[in-house]
This record gives sequence, structure tokens and C-alpha cells, in this order.
Amino acid sequence: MDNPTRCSVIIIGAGISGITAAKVLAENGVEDVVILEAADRIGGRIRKEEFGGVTVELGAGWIAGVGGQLSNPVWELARQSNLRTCLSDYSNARYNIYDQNSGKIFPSGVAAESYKKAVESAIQKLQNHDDSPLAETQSYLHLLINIHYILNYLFSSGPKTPIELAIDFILHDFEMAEVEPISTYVDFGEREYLVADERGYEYLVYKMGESFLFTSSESEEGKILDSRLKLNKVVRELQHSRNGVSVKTEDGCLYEANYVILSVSIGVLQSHLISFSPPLPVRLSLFFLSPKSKYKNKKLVVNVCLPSRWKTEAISNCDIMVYTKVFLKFPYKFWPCGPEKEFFIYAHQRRGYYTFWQHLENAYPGSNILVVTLTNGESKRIEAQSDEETMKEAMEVLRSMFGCHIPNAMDILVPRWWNNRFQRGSYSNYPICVNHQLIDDIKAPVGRVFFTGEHTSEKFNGYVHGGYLSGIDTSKALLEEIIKEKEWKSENQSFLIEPLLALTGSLPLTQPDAVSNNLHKFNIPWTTLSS
Ligand SMILES: Cc1cc2nc3c(=O)[nH]c(=O)nc-3n(C[C@H](O)[C@H](O)[C@H](O)COP(=O)(O)OP(=O)(O)OC[C@H]3O[C@@H](n4cnc5c(N)ncnc54)[C@H](O)[C@@H]3O)c2cc1C
Repeated sequence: MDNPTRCSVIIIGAGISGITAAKVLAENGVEDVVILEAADRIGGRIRKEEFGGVTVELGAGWIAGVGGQLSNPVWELARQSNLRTCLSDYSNARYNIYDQNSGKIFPSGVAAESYKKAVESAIQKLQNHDDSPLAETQSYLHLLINIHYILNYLFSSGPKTPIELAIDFILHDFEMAEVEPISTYVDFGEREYLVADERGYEYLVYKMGESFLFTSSESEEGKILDSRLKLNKVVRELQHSRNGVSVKTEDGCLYEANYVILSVSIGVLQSHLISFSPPLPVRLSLFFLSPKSKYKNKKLVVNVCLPSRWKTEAISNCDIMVYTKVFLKFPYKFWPCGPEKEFFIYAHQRRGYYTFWQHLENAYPGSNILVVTLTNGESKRIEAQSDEETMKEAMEVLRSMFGCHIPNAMDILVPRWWNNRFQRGSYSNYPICVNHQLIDDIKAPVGRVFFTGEHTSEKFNGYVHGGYLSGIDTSKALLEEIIKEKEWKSENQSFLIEPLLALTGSLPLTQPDAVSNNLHKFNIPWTTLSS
């Protein structure tokens, strides 16, 4: 094995969070970094592909949260790069629900009424229920946060009819899949813009990289040539100690640094693609029955959080959402394209079965492309089957909506985020009543290993701007740590010099380890009592 490459900071992953973190470090004088990226490109879950003559976004498609008092930083980046976007209005989707049996759109009154009734009756029930988390619900915003509860109350034995299932799917899996989407809309505004630019959404990540990495000037967009960015480097082992970190890649290369920033997705962390030595901390949970009257016969869970025993549990408690956009190219349009027709819904007795459709005529007029979104179980199911089978299923659904005469699709594109071992899903999805300790634990550093990525953003997890802002937060936290270590070292010079003297025979080697205790963030032991 060659000598290890040595640097100050290794960044694992070149998605938006990793590239942003590297940029902030470079701007603050830490340029001695190495970025290890498993794929052959930067951008991660922001990814374009040419399909049917246009550029489609396989991953992030929308800049969500625009038009509010604060400006979404990703929207700012998009404006600086003149990224072409178009406004999307999902709210119309609920008026375009196709009945599986008749192939006709439910009269707008019926669909809108079902939707309104669903929401109103749920609020009513929840407000009457004292211990409901929605007892105080007064606004639409509160409603959005707690959509899980609404749906559970509304369909107390589960949604049954195709239209109920379709509404459940739109609200639950599509519009409100994350725990607090509200922060995005409250902070940055309620508008969402679809990126429709041939350079792709990923151009923003490339532009950021270009600001601190060397690029070739051959083409207008150039190519990142900087040796600090290493593509096709799959990190498999990470060893960390109070002296530093060493990272081994699948091709046998070794890298050493003072610190690591790990930006891989929560799905990758859960998959054990990367092994940690020593292993990431685990939490011990003790269960027993309380003899005391107040808690009599209740199971008590005492989470004994021994020093540094918390990380793995937090990682395993965060869900990952699988969200798949299937693209279909047709020789001509057969779907309505007028105003408020961009999105339409198929109501089927199987929940989430090719439910949510979008045409790309607003983004790319004349492209004749439809996109259908599947999630979770349905995503995994179609990932496991051939694209031909998926096309056949999609065509059956389209024929039941638009009739037998419609043409076959000429081409299909099925991204596989779940089976991609560098992603293992689309984005993090925290439990609805998330305990803030969970997110704190997920993002807290372990010794010299710092964690970043959309899943570490308390307010904006699941979004591109969550990834971007987490990259800034993590690199700032690391910069503080670097400064603290420098200060500690200069204050404790004697501890550093004396062991050297000992080596020359002047002193016994009994001095304390010459590294700041701050570097090891042992958690203070804590306990929780829950019934
Ligand atoms: C289908 C889909 C639709 C989405 N829609 C939207 C949307 O409309 N709007 C929105 O705001 N957000 C959306 N998102 C979410 C958004 O894309 C992500 O939140 C964001 O891009 C995450 O950035 P990140 O840097 O945290 O992670 P990533 O982009 O996943 O970056 C992590 C990087 O680490 C690399 N990596 C993984 N394992 C290793 C390893 N072992 N060694 C080295 N490198 C490794 C990966 O290849 C990747 O490049 C969507 C995501 C998906 C998948």
C-alpha cells in the first residue's frame, strides 16, 4: 500500500452538504482538505439526466420555500446562476382526480369536498380530544405539521375507498412527508419552483465547487481538475482516535487527517457500508416494571446513556423515505394541458399505485413527457422489477384514465435510489413527534468525526437547502474546534515538549496525552423516564 495521503480535513461525500462544507473551510483558510466521493461525479442526490430530448432531474427537482420574508439560500444560488425554473402549484392536483372505474375526473366539487371534509373532520375530532397534539390546532400551518395525526383520526380504520387512499397518499407521502416541512414554508415562503434548465439543478453544486477548486477552462462549464477532489473513492473504513483519523477506500488507498466531515446519507449510515473503529457509540435501554403507585404496572424505559453510547440508536431511529420519479416519453400528448392541469391523480384501490402524475409541458413545452411519482414500498417494488414491467403497469393505468387509444410510451427512465448503495433512499424522514435529542444525537460529532448532510438539519431535513445549510453549520463547528485545539496546544506547550525531552532521556514518559480533552465529546450520562 502507498504512503497515506495526509491533510487537515477529509470530507466524505461531494453532495451539496460536502461541497458547501469544503467551500466554507477554504474560505476560512483551511484549504488542505481531501474530498472523497464514491460516485464518478459530484452532486449526490441532485442529479440530472438526458431523457427524451430534455434534461430531467432524477433527484431533487424543486426549490421549495420561495417568496417569503427570508430568502431561501438555494434560491439565491439559483438566481446567481440564472437557473431556469417554473412555478409549480400542487394544490390543483386535488381537482384532477381520475376515477379508476370510469376513467373520468371526479367532478371538481366531489374531489374538493372530500379533501376539505377530510381535513375539517380530522381537526374537529382532534380538537375535541384533550390529549391530542392538535387540541390547539387553529391554523393551516399547525395542521400541516400534524398531518399524520389527522389522517390517522380521519381514517381510523385506515382509508378505504380509492379517493380516500389517493388523498391519504398525496397528503402523507407526497406533500407532507417530512416532520416539519413547515419550517421551509414559514421561513422562506410557500412557493415551489421546478428546475427546468439543461445544466441541471446540479449546476449549483458545480458552481460552488468551482469557486474553490481548480477547473479546466476548456469548455464554458469547465471540469473540476483539482487533486483535492477524488472521485470513485468508496470509503469503507474509518478509524478515529484522539490523535486523528484514517480513512480507507475500497481500492485500498489510505488517507489520514486531523478531522473528518462525513456527509453520506442516513440510509448509507444505516447500511454499514462504512465501518467505524472504534464502532459508533450505542445506547443501552433497560426495561422494567415499576413497583411505585404512580407508574404501577407501566413499563418504564430507562435509557442509560453511558459516555458516548448514543449515536447508533439515533441513526437507526431516523426513517428514510424512498421517492421515485418515473419518466415516460410519448410520441404525442394525450393528456389535458391547460391551466391548472400540470398535476393529476389516479385513484386506485391500492394505496400509492401510480397515484401522482405530472406533465412536463410547463417545464419543457413539446417534450411529451409524463412523470409519475411512487414512494416507499411501491418504489422498492418497481426498483426490483424490469423497466418493461413498470412501463406495462404505467400504461395500463394511463389507459384506464385516458382510454385504450393512447399510444405506447417510447421510452422509460426509472431511477433506483433505494438500491444505490451510495444513497439507500431519497431523503430522511424524522418521526412526526420527533424528540429534538434525536436530531442532536445524529448531528453531534464523535471525537474527530463530524456529521453533516440534510439529515442533520433540524429545520430543513429532506431538502436541498437543508443539505446546504448543514454544510455551513458543520464546517463552522469544526472551525471552532480547530481554533480551540490550537489555543489548547499553545497554552500547553510544556506538555508537548516534556515528552520529547523524555525521549532524549531527560524525563520519564509519564506526562498526560498532549491532546485537548475538548476533542472527545463524551456525552454527560443522562437518563430519561418514560411510560
Ligand atoms: C428523488 C428525490 C427527490 C427529491 N426532491 C427534492 C426537491 O424537490 N427539493 C429539495 O429541496 N430536495 C429534494 N430532495 C432531497 C435533496 O436531494 C437532498 O436533501 C440533498 O441533495 C442531500 O444532499 P446531501 O449533501 O446531504 O447528501 P448527498 O447528496 O446524498 O451527498 C452525499 C454524497 O456522499 C457520497 N457517498 C455515499 N457513500 C459514500 C462512501 N462510502 N464513500 C464516499 N462517498 C460516499 C454519495 O455518492 C453522495 O455524493 C430529493 C431527493 C431525491 C432522491
